[in-house]
Amino acid sequence: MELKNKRLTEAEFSKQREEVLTHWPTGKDVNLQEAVEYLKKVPEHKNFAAKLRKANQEGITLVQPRAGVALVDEHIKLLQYLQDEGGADLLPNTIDSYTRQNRYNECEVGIQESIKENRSMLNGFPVVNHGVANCRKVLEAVELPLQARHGTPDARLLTEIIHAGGWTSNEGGGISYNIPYAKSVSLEKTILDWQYCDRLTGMYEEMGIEINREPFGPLTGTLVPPSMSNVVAIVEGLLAAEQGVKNLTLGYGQCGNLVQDVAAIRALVEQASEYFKTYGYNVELTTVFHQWMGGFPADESKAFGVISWGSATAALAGATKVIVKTPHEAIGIPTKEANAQGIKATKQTLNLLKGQRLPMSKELEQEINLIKAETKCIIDKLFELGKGDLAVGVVKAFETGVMDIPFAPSKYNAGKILPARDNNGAVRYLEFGNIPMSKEIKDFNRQLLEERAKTEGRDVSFQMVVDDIYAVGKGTLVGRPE
Ligand SMILES: CC[C@H]1O[C@@H](n2cnc3c(N)ncnc32)[C@H](O)[C@@H]1O
Repeated sequence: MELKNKRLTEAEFSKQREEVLTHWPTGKDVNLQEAVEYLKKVPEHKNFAAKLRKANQEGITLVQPRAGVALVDEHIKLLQYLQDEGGADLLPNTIDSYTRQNRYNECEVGIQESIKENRSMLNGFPVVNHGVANCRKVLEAVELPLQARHGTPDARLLTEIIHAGGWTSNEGGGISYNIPYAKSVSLEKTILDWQYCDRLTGMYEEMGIEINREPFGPLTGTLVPPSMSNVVAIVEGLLAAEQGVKNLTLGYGQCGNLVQDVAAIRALVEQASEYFKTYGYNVELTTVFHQWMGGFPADESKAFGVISWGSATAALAGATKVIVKTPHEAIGIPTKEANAQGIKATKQTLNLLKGQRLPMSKELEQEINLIKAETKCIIDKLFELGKGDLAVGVVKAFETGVMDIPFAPSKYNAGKILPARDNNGAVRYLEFGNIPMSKEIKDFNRQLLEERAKTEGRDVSFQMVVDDIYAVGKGTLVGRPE
């Protein structure tokens, strides 16, 4: 199918759908009309879009963990624990790595092994293998809205099953679930596949069912400059809106400097709203702030320091939702107790800061304007490369390095960009590669890095990047020379 940023026709969608539903036997249980009838009976307090809307209106920040295990009953117990003991406001279903690669046969093996070993032998919930009825079983066992959180380049069957199963939010996108998650899946393919997922979402909307979509904000979670992250969020939002998505949560991964992180969220909302208005999309916009996605300290008390700082920043930024880390982050998948601890520490901090926002200042305004200007440089180029077509522009932008995500595994990513922190810990561009920024912006980024170099008595160098990558795990924000 030719790549274009155009709403899929019914014929184009149905033709694909016939084949998608055969990718695994559980696809045959998906019946759109029956699913709509089921979804109409899902109470409002379990609809993801409705809960986000209420939080946005009340100006509160909702708390959501990540969580997923192999077997249905164990997964239900886990989610009930995070709901009742942790106090989560929204619940995830973190999907396992095999499902993310459409390797459903290996999921079957993992499910059988988990039964045999009486513990989860998969690193998430194998939703395609479990199918629609089990998704509904999970939804009916909790009192909160459910979302699928994953990293799936081809999420077409997954999306069919989760929504028929009553889950009313789906994370991901054709860029954000490819470049940071896959090595050699073409961007053209994943943008086409996610147009399918977004078209299905749009069809549910047209049948009266609200479904929330959330592009994956943090990307590689490793010193991603806010403007590059905002470009991906805005572009995936625009691509989704073209397919009929009406309820969008755009996201961002904490970098660590308070003014920059608050500015990133403010710039994201303002600039995304401007683009949706310009292109005539009437979408409801909320934001999600991901607590630090980089290396964590192994010491659990120190980990709580990082978690609380992310919570405070989310509150002061006025984010609609915050994604929680746990004191087991440095080790791996958390126990349910550690996961609940992360939620409780987050909620405590949010409650202490309830109603507070970082006030406008010269520094905050300057950072908002800088992020918007950098973002505009890149998006303008996208439309130029695509000769007006955003989808084509994205593919060409990665081919030419106009879009470039630091430390991404994808062979379609140029990898010429290099980020490093300035003297206050804000993430700046050390190397721009082929990213089209104005001379003024390039000079300003360089000047800020030179200020750090002067303070540290060393040259601006790749060593700063390395030091910054290890810094938070070692207890600081800026990787100062030892
Ligand atoms: C995006 C990466 C984040 O997702 C977390 N994660 C991945 N799989 C699971 C899982 N199955 N349960 C809880 N947390 C998980 C991981 O610890 C890391 O914080």
